[in-house]
Amino acid sequence: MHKALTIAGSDSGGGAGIQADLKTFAALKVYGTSVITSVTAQNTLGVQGTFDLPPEFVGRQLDAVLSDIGAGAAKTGMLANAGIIEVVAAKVKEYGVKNLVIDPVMVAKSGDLLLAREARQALKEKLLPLALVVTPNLDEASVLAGREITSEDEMVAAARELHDLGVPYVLVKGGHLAGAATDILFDGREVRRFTAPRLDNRHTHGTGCTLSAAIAAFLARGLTVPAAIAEAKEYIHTAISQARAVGQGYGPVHHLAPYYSWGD
Ligand SMILES: Nc1ncnc2c1ncn2[C@@H]1O[C@H](COP(=O)(O)OP(=O)(O)OP(=O)(O)O)[C@@H](O)[C@H]1O
Ligand SMILES: Cc1ncc(CO)c(N)n1
Repeated sequence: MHKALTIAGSDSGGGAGIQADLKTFAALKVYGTSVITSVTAQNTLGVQGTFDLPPEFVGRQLDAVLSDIGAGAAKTGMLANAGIIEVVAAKVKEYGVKNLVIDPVMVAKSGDLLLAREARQALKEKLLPLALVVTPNLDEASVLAGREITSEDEMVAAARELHDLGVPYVLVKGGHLAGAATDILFDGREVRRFTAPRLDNRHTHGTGCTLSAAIAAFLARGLTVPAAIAEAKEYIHTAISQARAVGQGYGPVHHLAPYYSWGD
């Protein structure tokens, strides 16, 4: 059986975070486990509150999952603060977690902070070097690169820079640019573009979470990184296009189970 782990925050509205990740894993027929970093009171309109778990208890959840069940791939989402980043980095090393996808979540679409500002450096220095893939959006790429990233050329330059920090595959997501939804992958040698037509609807809450969870699911299934990204891109595009209105704000995407009928 293929297994994937998500280390992320809970979204009570069911559209992003742990809930999006587990729905994605299930749709892609991968057994999902979850380590919760923070509980958010959240809906399609925004984040009404966050309650971060003690880092020690995040560590205990990681021990519980990794000492028994294991994971063929893992992803991180909302990590809340530097204490949680440190314990996640330590446990990833201790258990030799492979195929780690880091979605460097910082701010929700609604503008609410999901990672303390002072923890950004810890994310860059302690966790990024352990990643196989990192998936920043334009804002996160800007923070990590230390300058505004607003065009496809700048996305390529930022991907090269983040690769130099020691991440083998950097995927800079262009979901927030106008025009086609183009994400740029740099693997240290070549630049690849993953493009899909832009969908003009409001069902885009949790798109980043879903994309990184789908990449982890396909890595757990044994695909190469570029193949996993290509499949994940198709999954998120279909999930946005098939979504129906939920709530009054930016609604969730639709998780299609079973998306793949791969027998096992
Ligand atoms: N309107 C859209 N139409 C098609 N694809 C989209 C659209 N918006 C985002 N995407 C795709 O969805 C994926 C997530 O990208 P995005 O840049 O929105 O991430 P994000 O900002 O981290 O998401 P979020 O913070 O809302 O979870 C990317 O592959 C992107 O190209
Ligand atoms: C819990 C959580 N994680 C990630 C995001 C980013 O979409 C969000 N809004 N909420």
